[in-house]
Amino acid sequence: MSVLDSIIDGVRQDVAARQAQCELQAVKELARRAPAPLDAAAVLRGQGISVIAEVKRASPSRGALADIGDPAELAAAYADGGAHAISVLTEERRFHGSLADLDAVRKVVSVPVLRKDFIVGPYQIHEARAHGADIILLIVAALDQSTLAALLDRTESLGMTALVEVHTTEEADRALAAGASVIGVNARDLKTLEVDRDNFSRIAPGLPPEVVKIAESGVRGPADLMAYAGAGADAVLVGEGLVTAGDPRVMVSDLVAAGSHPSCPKPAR
Ligand SMILES: O=C(O)c1ccccc1NCC(=O)[C@H](O)[C@H](O)COP(=O)(O)O
Repeated sequence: MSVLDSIIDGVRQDVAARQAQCELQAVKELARRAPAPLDAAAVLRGQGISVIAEVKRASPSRGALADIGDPAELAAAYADGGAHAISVLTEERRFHGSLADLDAVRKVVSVPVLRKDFIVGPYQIHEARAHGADIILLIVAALDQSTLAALLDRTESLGMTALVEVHTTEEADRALAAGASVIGVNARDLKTLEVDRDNFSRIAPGLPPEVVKIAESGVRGPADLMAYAGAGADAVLVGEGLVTAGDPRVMVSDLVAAGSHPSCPKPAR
């Protein structure tokens, strides 16, 4: 079984357990009562290269990454450093995240928040909204085409933004066919877990200019951000580099400064 399949197997079991505790109608009601979502696409498309800073405790490729302690403190440091959005990994088994982490982060930051998980059905989307997320991740490799399109519609019907993640040009075509307007190209191969930053420059130039393009994975410093910017990124998503940095606030601030420097290329629309 592939890493992705085994993660999704666990996610399905965890979702079923949560749904047995709190049924869909109740989660929908909580989502309806949550404060309105922020327009994350507008933020990410803004001036300069946006930085999405990730709260990432562990990963299948690296095991435990950092003793994050209180995720609210880390997210506050990211926001203080100028992060344009915060990503919170909520998958429990392999990334050691939780919805409690999402709650803690949502309470302390006013920028858009991404629920980063392996979304397989509408329940998790309403759950994300109920917990204050503005963005959710939809991984093309994990979804058949009709489910992808249906989950994208569901996300947008709640006023949220779907970050649709692709790894190949074929997946990018599927994302566009489903109606994605924010596409993330992940440099991490989900089969080998190897990171190849050139994946972005192979795929992103083929995307329409109006699509918001996010380079995911492999940013270890400003030079990586600049390289992604040169290949057409509107934003970068950074996890491991930040949680293992001596001072995450300073590293975010260095990335934001590099991404807003006049010499930093930004896709023309
Ligand atoms: O990080 C992993 O090992 C991983 C394995 C399998 C599926 C997804 C995985 N990561 C999720 C991500 O996409 C990253 O957390 C995100 O792009 C940040 O990457 P990085 O800056 O390289 O930590």
